[in-house]
Amino acid sequence: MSITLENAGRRFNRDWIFRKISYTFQTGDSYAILGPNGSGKSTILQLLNGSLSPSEGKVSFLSAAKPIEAEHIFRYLSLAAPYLELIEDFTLNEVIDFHFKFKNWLPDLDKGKLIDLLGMQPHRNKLVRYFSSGMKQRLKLALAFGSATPILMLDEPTSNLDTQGVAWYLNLIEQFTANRLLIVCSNQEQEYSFCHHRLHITDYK
Ligand SMILES: Nc1ncnc2c1ncn2[C@@H]1O[C@H](COP(=O)(O)OP(=O)(O)OP(=O)(O)O)[C@@H](O)[C@H]1O
Repeated sequence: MSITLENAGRRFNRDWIFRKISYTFQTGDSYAILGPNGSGKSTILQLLNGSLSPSEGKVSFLSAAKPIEAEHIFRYLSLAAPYLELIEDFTLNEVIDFHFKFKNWLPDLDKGKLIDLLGMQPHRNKLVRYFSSGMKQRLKLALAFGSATPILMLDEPTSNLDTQGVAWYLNLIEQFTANRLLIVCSNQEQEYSFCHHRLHITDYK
């Protein structure tokens, strides 16, 4: 799979957030999108996941050399982000069952294994509304990593995670990112230091 930006720019009202980005993201590689708060990291991620159109230029998606329409790209990707909400009225069991009605499991993974990976067996029947912020973040990450999609997008992946949680996240990166296209939006070195490529939004202002 690949995602290509050609002279892509986005503005809100009269303000350009970034302009003239030409860049290709390829399967099997890892990319960090970097910049300070408010610089446009989440905005570019929305262009890359088809939920926002560029104001100028082009975003194109290819799977096995075939073009994919922006409105269909969600089928190929998993996203974990602070602005994506979990369904708080569901238990952990129910959240997982619901999520995997829409996504396939990675080979060798199932609900029991995912809950083990989360270390949350005692919380299987607890409502997500009673999870701590760190538990919710772990759950969002586990759902994204555990889904069989060629693209994995992570926006601020270690927000609300403690030191142990960061180590747990880095372990997921090692276990579940081979042969996928990984994009991490961040301004914290610990969560993207392993990425092979870096795109600095401030270069495109
Ligand atoms: N729908 C919108 N309408 C107007 N302005 C917007 C909209 N979405 C984002 N912006 C503006 O675009 C700029 C970039 O926001 P964005 O959320 O992409 O930054 P970010 O780099 O992800 O920030 P952070 O690190 O704080 O999450 C900000 O100035 C923001 O206010």
